[in-house]
Amino acid sequence: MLTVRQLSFNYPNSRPVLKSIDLDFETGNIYGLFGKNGEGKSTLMKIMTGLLFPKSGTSTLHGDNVKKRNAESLQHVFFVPEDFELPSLSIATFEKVQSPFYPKFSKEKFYELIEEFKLYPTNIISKLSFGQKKKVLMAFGLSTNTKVLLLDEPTNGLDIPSKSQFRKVMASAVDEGKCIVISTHQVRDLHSLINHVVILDNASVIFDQPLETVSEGLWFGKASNPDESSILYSESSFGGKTILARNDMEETEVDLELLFNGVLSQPNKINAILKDFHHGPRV
Ligand SMILES: Nc1ncnc2c1ncn2[C@@H]1O[C@H](COP(=O)(O)OP(=O)(O)OP(=O)(O)O)[C@@H](O)[C@H]1O
Repeated sequence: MLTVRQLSFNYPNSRPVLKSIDLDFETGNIYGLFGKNGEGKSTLMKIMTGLLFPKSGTSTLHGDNVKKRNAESLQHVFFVPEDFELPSLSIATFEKVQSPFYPKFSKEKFYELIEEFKLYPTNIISKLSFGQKKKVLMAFGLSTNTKVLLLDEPTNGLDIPSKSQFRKVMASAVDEGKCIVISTHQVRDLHSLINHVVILDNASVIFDQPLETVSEGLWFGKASNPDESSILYSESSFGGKTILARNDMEETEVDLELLFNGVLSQPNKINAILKDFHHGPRV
């Protein structure tokens, strides 16, 4: 559905932010796009939505280069950026003005979400807090029913109850026809929400795997007397949590934060284990 091929980018007079990126985002999945601060997640999302142009390579939606900013294709994409300006309108007026751009927009769903987020149609958007504005934009994005929904650091600015509310709302938004990409450096916020992990580091994709493959190949937890050769990564600061090659061990829940730290520290070791699994990595 969304395909990125040999994509490279740098801001004027700066180091490369993205180098030869190849990625495929398919419907029916929620992707976590992870990376430390400044690793190019927002830049990649902006290129995938036609807001920035790559220096080389392509980003296509259903085979159509997004760089052309073809309205027919862009009506299938909604992007909730990390920072944004919203007009000084009531929520209801905002909905009336913006929704005609999205043919599958559901007014009913929008107002359901607005209510769930404890907002009111008469609220003037410019008078809301940053977290509340973000909720308006997320509610709108989810109601557009676009095939592709990209959310950049959606949990930034949300309080703890709102983060769980966000997970609940997102989980109910998943359907086979949708492709959702969520970028964050706060990896644990996406716990039990995503089913595919992409990690960017040093301007490259260093990890690109379905969680199914991760749980088939890796074991997460505190192991008592593990075989040294099966230890892929361990960290003392998390009470000695370890990533092991799973082999015949019981399946464990994927610890996203441990996976992220492990991949940043030992990308080759971890990718080497997973490459033998059926779903097959591209890295
Ligand atoms: N408009 C800009 N002009 C010049 N450099 C920029 C611009 N926007 C971003 N950068 C630089 O590009 C790099 C990637 O930034 P980007 O915002 O894509 O990272 P990110 O992974 O989304 O970071 P974060 O997790 O902090 O949101 C950073 O080094 C940043 O300083």
